Amino acid sequence: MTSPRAVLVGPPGSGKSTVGPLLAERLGVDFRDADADIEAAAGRSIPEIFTSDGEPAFRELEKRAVADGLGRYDGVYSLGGGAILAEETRALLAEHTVVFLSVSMPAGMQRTGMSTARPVLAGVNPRATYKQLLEARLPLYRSVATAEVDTDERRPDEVVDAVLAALGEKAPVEGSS
Ligand SMILES: Nc1ncnc2c1ncn2[C@@H]1O[C@H](COP(=O)(O)OP(=O)(O)OP(=O)(O)O)[C@@H](O)[C@H]1O
Ligand SMILES: O=C(O)C1=C[C@@H](O)[C@@H](O)[C@H](O)C1
Ligand SMILES: [Mg+2]
Repeated sequence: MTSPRAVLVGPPGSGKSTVGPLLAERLGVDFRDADADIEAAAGRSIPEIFTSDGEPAFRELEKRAVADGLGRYDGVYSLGGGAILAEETRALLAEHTVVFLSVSMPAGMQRTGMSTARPVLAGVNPRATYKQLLEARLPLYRSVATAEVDTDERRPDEVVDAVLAALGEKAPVEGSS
């Protein structure tokens, strides 16, 4: 059965969409992002889906997209920040190599900034929302993770190095092959 080389999970701003393509390049495999797949299939952006259909409808689309991706992709696969909220998804992830990219509240807040691209952080107090989100999800990220990499003090390329080390993969040497 096909399985991604690595599935990336973590909160908004942990760097799944940034680190994923770099990791895929280093491993010489394809990169897929569940959020991008959902947007392509729906023909709408995630904020549009949240606004017009609501979060539960988005989570249903996400559950189906991730189940499909886990069975089909063989490269690096980044999930949306809330994909692990679904019990079915967590059960599927038990069969896969999953890397939890962790980030602290200050670093995560700084990276997500005032962007409107993340409807789960919209509202009057994004700091409190982000803190609650981290606290509620931390045990869930950890429950599915094969490896955990702290991204706070690492640049994206350093996160890739740490992920490769955690997976026991040696990075291909530049210029070889
Ligand atoms: N290790 C890092 N150091 C500094 N900045 C980073 C790091 N990783 C990501 N960033 C920056 O943080 C922002 C958010 O990163 P990214 O979109 O990859 O997060 P994400 O985990 O995919 O979030 P989401 O769950 O919302 O999709 C981007 O501007 C990115 O450039
Ligand atoms: O953390 C979350 O719940 C989300 C993160 C993004 O990746 C998107 O999947 C969406 O904005 C929801
Ligand atoms: Mg992302």
